[in-house]
Amino acid sequence: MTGDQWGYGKEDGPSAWHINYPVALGNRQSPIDIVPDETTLDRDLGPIFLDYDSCTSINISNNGHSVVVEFVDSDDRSMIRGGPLDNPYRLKQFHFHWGEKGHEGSEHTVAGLGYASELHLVHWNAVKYRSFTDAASAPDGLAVLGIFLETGDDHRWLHLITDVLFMVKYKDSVTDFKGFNPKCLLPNRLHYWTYLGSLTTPPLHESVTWILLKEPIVVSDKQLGMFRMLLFNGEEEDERKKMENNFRPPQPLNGREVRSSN
Ligand SMILES: COc1ccc(N[C@H](NS(N)(=O)=O)Oc2ccccc2)cc1OC
Ligand SMILES: [Zn+2]
Repeated sequence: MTGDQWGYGKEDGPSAWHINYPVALGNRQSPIDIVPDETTLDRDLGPIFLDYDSCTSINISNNGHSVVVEFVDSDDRSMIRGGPLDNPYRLKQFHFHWGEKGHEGSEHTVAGLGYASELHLVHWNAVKYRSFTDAASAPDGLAVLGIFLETGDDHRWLHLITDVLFMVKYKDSVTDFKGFNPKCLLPNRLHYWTYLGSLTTPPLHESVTWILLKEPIVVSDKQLGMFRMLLFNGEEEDERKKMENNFRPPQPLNGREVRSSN
């Protein structure tokens, strides 16, 4: 299995990733189940600040694993700082994980319960590292902001993304996506849990400071259903595989502390 030959199916899914990525069996893997009563309230944990400048989004693409919005990361216009972070981190991309109709689809769970979907905003430490690639394999290289999605009313801004999903139906399709400010996808309150973990997809690098917002955002079943029109496969492939259930199940906590902001 060279390169990107992992997936979420029976043969190439999370239970097989350790064959090509032995770190899958490491001691700081993600996602995890968050048990709120077992987290540590840390009064020294300050608020997080999200300074997202809308003119840094570039494109939206289907990478065969999820739908990804990429950002300019050659300057400090779109940053996350504060909270558990010692440096400001640059926004690189965001993507989603989701389930199949009416079932769970988030990666992290809370007291054993999953949400319908989970949004990940991936940032890297450009103060200490020269590139995303260098940062991605450093223990303090990445910061991923996780936001849970639950179903209910339409989300007033998510249509900006779902309206263009038809353009990136197939793996390796990409289209321009400029002027999008991910601030419109944040919930009202930024209270969070934080712990040290990993990327939840290969290469599964143990380089992520996870910051998970406690308050989910609300999207409609209809909007979430639009994500399921995406396909895992490329246009040239015969087999049509609906993109859904692209989430890794919770991994062993291995004694890690999960801290809670107030
Ligand atoms: C910019 O380069 C990368 C960025 C991110 C990740 N992995 C990321 N891990 S996660 N779920 O912990 O954020 O997962 C996906 C899942 C679907 C789409 C894109 C990312 C991997 C990257 O290069 C290998
Ligand atoms: Zn992710």
